[in-house]
Amino acid sequence: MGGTVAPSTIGTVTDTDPSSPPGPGAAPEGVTHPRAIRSFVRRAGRTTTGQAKAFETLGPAFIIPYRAAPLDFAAAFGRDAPVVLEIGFGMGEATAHIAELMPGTNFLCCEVHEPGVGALLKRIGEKGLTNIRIVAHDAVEVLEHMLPAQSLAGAHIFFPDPWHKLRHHKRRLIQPPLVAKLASRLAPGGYLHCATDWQPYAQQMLEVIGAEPLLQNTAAGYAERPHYRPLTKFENRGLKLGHGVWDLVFRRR
Ligand SMILES: C[S@@+](CC[C@H](N)C(=O)[O-])C[C@H]1O[C@@H](n2cnc3c(N)ncnc32)[C@H](O)[C@@H]1O
Repeated sequence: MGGTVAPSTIGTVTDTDPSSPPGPGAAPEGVTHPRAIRSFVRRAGRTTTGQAKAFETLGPAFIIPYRAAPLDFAAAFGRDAPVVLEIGFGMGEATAHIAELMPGTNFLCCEVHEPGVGALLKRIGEKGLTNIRIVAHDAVEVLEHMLPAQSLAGAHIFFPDPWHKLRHHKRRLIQPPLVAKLASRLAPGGYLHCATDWQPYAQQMLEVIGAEPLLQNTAAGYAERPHYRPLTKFENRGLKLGHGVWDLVFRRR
């Protein structure tokens, strides 16, 4: 695999950063053009031999190419079952664990980091999973163009990039337009589960998701970690250092 990831705006947020160099067709001086803000940067990372092999052998069956058209879930998964979306699965450790735990659910998983896609494919092979499909593309565009309204049983966003610096906060995934879009894709009773280890982002999540009229908090504030979300290596290390982790679980009304 080696496709490039097309940019998108996060909801309706636009960037008018004056430090960005003018490209072809740039606006005249003094006029700002909306520019895509992405919630990710392309990280360098080497795809291992095992991951490359997984791309070759499992990629064709498990990777769904991005298309700006509604996805036929039953055709994509080869069966009719509730679909849970995951945004940003990283190396797929939690994804594979949950998919194994919940064989009756289909997991549609988005990630733009190529070695991560390879790593999840490898886990799919090792565990013999059949209920995962991967879209190696910006989840914001997938949400916008591939997912029909009220089509999802749930959505997982675990440890989204916290974008610590104030000037980068606009890159955070959890912002009102994205949350509204996500809520519109959940079926009534469907859930949104987020987790983060960055407290200021947890507070932002609580405020932003709490203000979305279609969603209702299942807890009085933060939730207990649901049993299906495993403690990953990364999280365990943080917890041992005394860092906190916050889960949020909301349900569509
Ligand atoms: C901090 S990592 C967390 C990974 C994983 N969920 C975990 O718990 O270890 C965030 C991941 O989200 C991915 N990501 C960020 N924005 C994304 C987007 N718009 N679409 C798809 N993946 C995205 C990044 O590439 C990165 O791998």
